[in-house]
Amino acid sequence: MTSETPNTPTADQIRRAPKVLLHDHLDGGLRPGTIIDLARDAGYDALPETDADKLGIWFREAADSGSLERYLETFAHTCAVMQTRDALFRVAAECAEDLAEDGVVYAEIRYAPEQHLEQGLTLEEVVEAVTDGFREGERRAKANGHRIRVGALLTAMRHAARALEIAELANRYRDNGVVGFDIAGAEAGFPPTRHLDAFEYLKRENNHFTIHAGEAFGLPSIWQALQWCGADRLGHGVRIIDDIEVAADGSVKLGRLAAYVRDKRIPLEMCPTSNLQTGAADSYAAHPIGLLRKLHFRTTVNTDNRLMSGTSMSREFEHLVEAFGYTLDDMQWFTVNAMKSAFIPFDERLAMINDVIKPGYAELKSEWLFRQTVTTSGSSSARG
Ligand SMILES: O=c1[nH]cnc2c1ncn2[C@H]1C[C@H](O)[C@@H](CO)O1
Ligand SMILES: [Zn+2]
Repeated sequence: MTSETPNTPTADQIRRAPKVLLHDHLDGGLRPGTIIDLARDAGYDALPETDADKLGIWFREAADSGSLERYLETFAHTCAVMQTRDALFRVAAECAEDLAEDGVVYAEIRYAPEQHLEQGLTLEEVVEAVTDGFREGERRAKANGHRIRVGALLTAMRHAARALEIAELANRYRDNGVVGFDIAGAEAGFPPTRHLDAFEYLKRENNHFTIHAGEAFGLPSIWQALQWCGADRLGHGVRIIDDIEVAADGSVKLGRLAAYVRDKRIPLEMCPTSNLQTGAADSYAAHPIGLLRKLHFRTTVNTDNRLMSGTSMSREFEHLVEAFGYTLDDMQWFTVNAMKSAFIPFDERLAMINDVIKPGYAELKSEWLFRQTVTTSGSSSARG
């Protein structure tokens, strides 16, 4: 027998495994080389580095400050080079290509249209450029043998006052590439209830939204997002851990809010590396995702900002496999959770689960069984 844990995925299997991404910012996932090209085209001379490798390192280090506010300052550079149709199209196409290359089969990518108006684009032109870019990226991925579907979430910035306008925009483009709405930006001092009109509007329209909550601020933020605003999902939501008590004997007691989140199957869009950088968690092993998965919260794994966190879906899973000993079964569980929580229609989610995710994992698990058989028969013939 080998000492291999059943179904422990190799790095290559993690990459090939079908993955679903619900929380990833378009302006947080650019290729460093693309930022440099776009800055040159735009005459933007404030980049801190002009070499792609060094620029990638700069973003990771600058975002590694332990504070969400400092983390967010780095987006000034990416947004600065995403102000034309061509730039938005290129960034969106490359985003879809990069995710597909990493084994992501379904992604909801968010961005704030209001941050891309500096050179005269209208909100509509921004949305159309990004959507066209996603379609192009899907086509290129297909030509390279990968299958991916990308939907957009339109984000409103919580410190600004355009949430209703952006919610209306999301509703207008709903059958045209946009699958939902979000609010993002600094959390402390900017409660989601500031944007209640936007959420109420979306509810009247039977539309979907997620809210960044419980990242830099605790339970009150999660409670407002759910019980005042009616969020369908929580962006991060890590601080729900503050409402869970684990006694010395290992018994667990959920507070009212944590119980509500679990009972109602509220999806938690967890982003481990991002949380380490902003100080929302101390290490992968200490990240609340371990306990939340054990307690069967509707937990999902996400990247948040691949550039600032130097990460990918595969890397997030590699960290979790190392920290918690997760198997292919755990990966499948997170992936099915994410697909169930997506904002596309139920029948389409089900088709992705049955036709893409389950067969993908079955194939990977059969590789593991095959390895076991070969190893076992090899060792028994040696004995025999
Ligand atoms: O993790 C985050 N929390 C709050 N806001 C965030 C996070 N990551 C990115 N953002 C902000 C900065 C981006 O410019 C904006 C839209 O994608 O969303
Ligand atoms: Zn985020």
